[in-house]
Amino acid sequence: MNTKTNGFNQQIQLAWTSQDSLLCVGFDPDSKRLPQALQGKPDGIFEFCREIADATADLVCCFKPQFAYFAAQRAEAQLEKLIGYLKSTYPHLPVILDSKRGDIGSTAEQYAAEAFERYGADAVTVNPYMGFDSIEPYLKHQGKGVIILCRTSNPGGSDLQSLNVSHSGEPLYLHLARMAAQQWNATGQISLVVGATFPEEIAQVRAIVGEMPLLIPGIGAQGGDIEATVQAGSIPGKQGSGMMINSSRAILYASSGSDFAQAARKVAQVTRDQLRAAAFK
Ligand SMILES: O=C(O)c1cc(=O)[nH]c(=O)n1[C@@H]1O[C@H](COP(=O)(O)O)[C@@H](O)[C@H]1O
Repeated sequence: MNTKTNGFNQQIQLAWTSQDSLLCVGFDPDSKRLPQALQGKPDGIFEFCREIADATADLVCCFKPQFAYFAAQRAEAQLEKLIGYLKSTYPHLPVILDSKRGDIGSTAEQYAAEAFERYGADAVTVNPYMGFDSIEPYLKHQGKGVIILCRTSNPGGSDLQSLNVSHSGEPLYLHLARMAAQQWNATGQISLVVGATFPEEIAQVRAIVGEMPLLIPGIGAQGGDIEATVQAGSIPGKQGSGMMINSSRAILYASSGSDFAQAARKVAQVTRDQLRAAAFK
């Protein structure tokens, strides 16, 4: 693997150091759960996310807006505005666009342009089911991060990801981790998604991928164990390193009242501190 630092990889390493935080705050703005004063307001989704970002920016290593929550509400312009705001106000914090794209090369080129050129994201989540030629177009955007689903946090993730691959006998998610680390990552742009709800699997993936960054959703609303996650996902010999650990709903909807941003900050701070404490266990 080419270990030379690149855009996203370097940004996240710097953010881990300067912020001393493993926490990624996810923006999953559900219109039905916004505080009343923002519901139906023309820029209400943007305002909601901006206030949460301002209240938590000193506590996180990165932000992760979820594409579907914006698109379903015809709020792509607000997503664009949000990422623009985050990049100009917090240039030291990478922004991951979570759109879980995956398609043939020519279409993937358009999805890559969407994520990196239209929205200006630093990294994007990608579904690897269609293979390497569906991932290559993202890698052509030098320095941008490509975060591939490996062992997802949802219960049904095991339906396919845990099936044994016949020629190696290992489960598909480990086969994928090996391919991603050893064959696909010549440019050093790749990271993997592993769910906090499956710490044993996180540890198996970590053992294969060395120092590759891991995006780990599943704490908070999905109930993943913080301590077990940090133990499993850390780079060997560097406890509390190499992870972007995402929480969305538990932080966004800590309060449905006008104090939503302060309440989000409180939960984010407790979560950041629990992640820090787990690194010293
Ligand atoms: O790629 C992701 O971000 C992702 C992968 C995965 O395996 N599980 C998972 O929950 N996610 C995303 O992470 C976020 C989790 O949200 P909360 O469960 O509210 O913390 C959502 O935006 C999911 O779409």
